[in-house]
Amino acid sequence: MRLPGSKSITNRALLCAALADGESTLSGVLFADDTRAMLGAAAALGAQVTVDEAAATVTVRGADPRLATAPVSVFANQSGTTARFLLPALALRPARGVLDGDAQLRARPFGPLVEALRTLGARVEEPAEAGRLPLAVTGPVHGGRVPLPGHLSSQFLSGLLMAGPLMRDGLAVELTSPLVSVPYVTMTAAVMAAFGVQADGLGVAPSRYRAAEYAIEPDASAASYFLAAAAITGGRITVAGLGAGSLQGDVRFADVLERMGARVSRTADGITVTGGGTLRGVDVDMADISDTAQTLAAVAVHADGPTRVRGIGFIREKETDRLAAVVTELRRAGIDAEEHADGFTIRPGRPAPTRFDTYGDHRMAMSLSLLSLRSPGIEIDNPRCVAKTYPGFFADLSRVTARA
Ligand SMILES: O=C(O)C1=C[C@@H](OP(=O)(O)O)[C@@H](O)[C@H](O)C1
Ligand SMILES: C=C(OP(=O)(O)O)C(=O)O
Repeated sequence: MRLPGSKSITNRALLCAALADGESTLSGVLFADDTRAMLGAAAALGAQVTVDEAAATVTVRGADPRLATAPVSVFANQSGTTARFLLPALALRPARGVLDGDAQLRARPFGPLVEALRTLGARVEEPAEAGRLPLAVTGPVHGGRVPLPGHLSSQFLSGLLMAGPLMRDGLAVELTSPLVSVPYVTMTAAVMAAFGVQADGLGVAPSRYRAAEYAIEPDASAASYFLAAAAITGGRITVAGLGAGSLQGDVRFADVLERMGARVSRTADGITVTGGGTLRGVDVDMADISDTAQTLAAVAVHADGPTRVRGIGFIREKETDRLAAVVTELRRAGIDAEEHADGFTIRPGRPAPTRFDTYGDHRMAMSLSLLSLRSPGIEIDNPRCVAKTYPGFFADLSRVTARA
């Protein structure tokens, strides 16, 4: 199968194109709540955006935010990437920009970004709670050196880096704690390079983005559900468009399935997973690929021994506390699951018929639905929350599994 475009790459490419000189064309664009939020943000930055959803393309004529004069207001809905990438871009504008989101995003942390933007010269108002949305930012930031913690989210660093070339003094970030989700920062530098700006993972010199024709890869985090489905059912699936050169760290979820005993083959264009035989439990650090931790929890239920996941304490600050959520829900189905400060342990078992709560988290819905492939009576409450990144998920899952 070919999955919809990567959320993470779509939202980076939309922002770089919105800040670029000239007209860019993006293909393979994801259309989901998170990328619609970024489409709105690009327009608020002054870009002219033309959408062809049927063709999965967007053309963007960029604008220089440093020339802005009018106040703007942006609603990021539930999208962490939109909000964390946009705030530094709003801080390039010598006018006031207000950023808000829905209740789920209002509960997520922004403090490190607020502090960093103040250090870089912006005025940031926190009308509600310190370090939470809504926030109002007035620039322009001058740039320069800035300390930043890395242990909560890599999105703060990615957002600062993307705005960095338009800062007078460029940007040099000094991490004050170890960085999580590292492959996403590598991805940021790669997308910036495609739009003509060279950045390393911590800094960038003053320069301008150039318009580009840019093809977006399919979403590797979304692919994890289908690769897992093959492992769980003993079936086989090929996900196209995710070859060895993928910009997405989450393609490495296939390595974890391989360690568990699934057969994995990789070509220049895709990944094939063939299940069958016994799945072994694993002990794995997922700090680089944490969006696939809940997927792994669903696979772990079907293994022959315990699975221990480490390194992901920070996923308590995502759409919900994902460690508590996945452990609570699996226990409700009678599975032996244990929460740790930095992850969880899942012991194999037979899930009882259960209506799962998703806590409004798209990845809870998509991951727990995999249990239905081997067990009857699995129901997902509020399934529409998948629209955050993958509106067609349930249709695609039933299409693929019906073929088996
Ligand atoms: O930069 C990105 O595109 C993302 C980074 C990760 O977040 P954190 O850096 O907060 O872990 C990931 O969970 C999110 O889905 C997308
Ligand atoms: C954490 C996620 O999204 P974001 O941080 O971009 O809202 C996700 O998609 O799992």
